[in-house]
Amino acid sequence: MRQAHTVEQVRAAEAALMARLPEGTLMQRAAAGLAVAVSNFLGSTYGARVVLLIGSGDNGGDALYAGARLARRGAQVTAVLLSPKAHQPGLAALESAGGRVLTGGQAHPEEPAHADQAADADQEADADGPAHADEPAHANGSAQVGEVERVVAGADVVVDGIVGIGGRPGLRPEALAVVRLVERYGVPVVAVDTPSGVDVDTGETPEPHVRAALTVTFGTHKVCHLVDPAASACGPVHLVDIGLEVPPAEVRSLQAADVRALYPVPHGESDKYSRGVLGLMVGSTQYPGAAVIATSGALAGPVGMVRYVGPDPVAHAVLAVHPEVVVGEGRVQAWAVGSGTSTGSVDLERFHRITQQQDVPVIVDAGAIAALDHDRAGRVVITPHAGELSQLIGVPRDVIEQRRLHYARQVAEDRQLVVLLKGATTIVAAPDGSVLVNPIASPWLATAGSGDVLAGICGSLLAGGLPEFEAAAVAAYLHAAAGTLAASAGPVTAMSVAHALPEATRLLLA
Ligand SMILES: NC(=O)C1=CN([C@@H]2O[C@H](COP(=O)(O)OP(=O)(O)OC[C@H]3O[C@@H](n4cnc5c(N)ncnc54)[C@H](O)[C@@H]3O)[C@@H](O)[C@H]2O)[C@@H](O)CC1
Ligand SMILES: [K+]
Repeated sequence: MRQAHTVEQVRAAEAALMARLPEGTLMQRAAAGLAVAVSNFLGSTYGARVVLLIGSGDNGGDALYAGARLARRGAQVTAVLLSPKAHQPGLAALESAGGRVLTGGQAHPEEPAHADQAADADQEADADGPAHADEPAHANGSAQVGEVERVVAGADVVVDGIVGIGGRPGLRPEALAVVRLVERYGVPVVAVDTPSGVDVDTGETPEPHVRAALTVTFGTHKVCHLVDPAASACGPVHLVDIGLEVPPAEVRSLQAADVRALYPVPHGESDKYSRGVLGLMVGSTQYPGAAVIATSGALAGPVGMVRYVGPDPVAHAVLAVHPEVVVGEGRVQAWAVGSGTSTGSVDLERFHRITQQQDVPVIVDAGAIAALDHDRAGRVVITPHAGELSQLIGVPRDVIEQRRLHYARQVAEDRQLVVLLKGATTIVAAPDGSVLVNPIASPWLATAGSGDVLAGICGSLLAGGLPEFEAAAVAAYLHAAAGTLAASAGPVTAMSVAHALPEATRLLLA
């Protein structure tokens, strides 16, 4: 299980560990891991041109010490100071290893992006004065702007040590100016702990931020590493063990071993009923294919039998492809409803009867999501994309896209159901605040009918006995794994994703 902790949890764990270790030990561990990761990223360290972007705190300290290690291994390291204050021992270490130091940023500190950051900058300047004010090479910032651009333009890698877990969203103007230069010259960025400017605890990116090719983090993952849109700004995330002991996290991500442990594998005594029967009320005369696709997804899961209920022409289409399906209502262990329907084409009478059965879990997709009674308590998973969630709660889609974790959690808690919010990273939120994020979706999965496969496999896992939260998360995982497998052969269709599910499952369970 991958765990993503909050800043508060990380700070508490760090404080407990630091109390037992000599001062500076954790930063040295972090810097050593960072230097190795940057080295590996570069391929060859000797002669490599490394630019460090340095903010006022320990995040910059990590970058400076790592820079010193790289300089000792032959890299040409230049630190660009973006704050009047910088980690002094780190700076000294870099300089004694032969690194250069420049003062960066075109914007003047009197033009802050946020009033509170301006206050912060002033306080820092008041408290500590400009770093190395006695040395002209560090003090005369504006004279060095051209040099900063030259160094950035020629860099092999930029190490983002502007802010880490102490940062607020956004970049100050002087940092933003250099980050824009880095983007203009297309230099890859290795972010220290977090890409600076993202909201670490929510994964939101309301302000400009760094986009990294690799993020090197310490002790544990942070929420921004798993939750979009920030997760997409991290690149791959490399975790350096610094010995932190962390409590259980609320935001987590299933790994292959977790999915393997959860998957309801049939045993010797199983028959089609004990493996679970899934009722599918999906598809419509407008979208009959959705019923065929959802059935394919369901049959590729652990379920022993599928019952289909819906319009006759759709039932015939399902039977033509899946003769093993039984048409008509009967006893089931779970329902999947709504895929391939618009709000107007849902059989509301049957839908409400189904969702009133408190003991049978239901996955509610597409057009049926809006038809869900607000006060229906019970075992429900809804599987909206941001647009469908927007319709349900009346919040604009782009606002939901920006605050995916927040809205998934809020709806799960308000309505006491499990929310599977689809997207490049899928968020599964439980009413108690627990979240499982699935970060490995292939962009190929953004194809018509893909959601129908997901509903089918999710229903199948529910009928197979997994609780709603786990069923939704395992479904998202397998769906993404099948999508990746199918896409290895090129563009995918929803049916090819469904057809790849048994192989993806076999590989996982092997
Ligand atoms: N505490 C520890 O034991 C360890 C911390 N480590 C590093 O220390 C980092 C945390 O260091 P700090 O607590 O000093 O905080 P940061 O270095 O993340 O931030 C420093 C300061 O930047 C200012 N700031 C806030 N938002 C800003 C913004 N948007 N733009 C510019 N400046 C902004 C604030 O004054 C803040 O205190 C971690 O992310 C990690 O890199 C590692 O060395 C591992 C050990
Ligand atoms: K950073």
